[in-house]
Amino acid sequence: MTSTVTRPPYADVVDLDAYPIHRLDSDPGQALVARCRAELAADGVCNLPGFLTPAAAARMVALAEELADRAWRSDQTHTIYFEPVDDTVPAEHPRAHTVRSAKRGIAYDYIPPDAPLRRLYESDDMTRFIAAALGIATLYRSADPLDALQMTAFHPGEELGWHFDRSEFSVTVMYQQPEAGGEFVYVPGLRTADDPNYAGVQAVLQGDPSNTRVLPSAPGTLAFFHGHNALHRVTPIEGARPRINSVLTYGEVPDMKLNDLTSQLFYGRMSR
Ligand SMILES: O=C(O)CCC(=O)C(=O)O
Ligand SMILES: [Fe+2]
Repeated sequence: MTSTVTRPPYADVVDLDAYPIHRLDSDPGQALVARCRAELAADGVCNLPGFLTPAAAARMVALAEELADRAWRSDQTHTIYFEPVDDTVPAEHPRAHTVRSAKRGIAYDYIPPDAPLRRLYESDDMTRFIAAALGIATLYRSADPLDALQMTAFHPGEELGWHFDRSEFSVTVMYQQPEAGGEFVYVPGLRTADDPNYAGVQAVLQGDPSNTRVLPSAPGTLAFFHGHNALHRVTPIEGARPRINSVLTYGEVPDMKLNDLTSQLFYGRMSR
């Protein structure tokens, strides 16, 4: 049998020796998928340090700096569920608790087609790898022209307040960490589909650190997590250097798009 070895369009972006996402059916590819599933099952998070090459991470930092004046600054107060405040419950109840999120979003359509992360995100190999790691038969990239793959910069004092994601899972790639702060802190499996665990959630919101964990996020780390059931936050950035990362958006149904309200909030415009 002959095999044609073609270089994937993201060969310079991913450390393919450590993370052979281009050969998922090989033994090392299967071992990678098994490792991801085991980590997710144990911790609700899978963390892959050194997934990106240092050059790719550095290029994304430079791009974020070049695109800084196109970034949309949002600074808002919201509940941890992204739902309106429930005024029928006591003030200390999680459904009445509000937090602050402040960040700068660079939309997908501003990221040039040859950017390392675009070449990776737009490859079917990456989509298949994420699906396999999450144990989902078929995943689709988001169809949103602004949100499918974005970059976020968090400047000094900016943060993401405690929240549960609306989506089932999230995929992030870190490019640059701040000097201090800007930590991804999470509590795995704090609620389930059947049990909102308000008492447990309230304890975390009131500062109980006993179940919180910090995700190590060196530049180049790919992480995916069950953000729907893990309460999580990004602590305020300290020092002058911004925290820069991307969120890669996938769904179990095709043609996924943000609604106009969310699009306006995170990017300052609608895509249609
Ligand atoms: O920036 C991060 O590390 C997490 C982002 C996040 O939680 C979100 O976008 O919902
Ligand atoms: Fe989140």
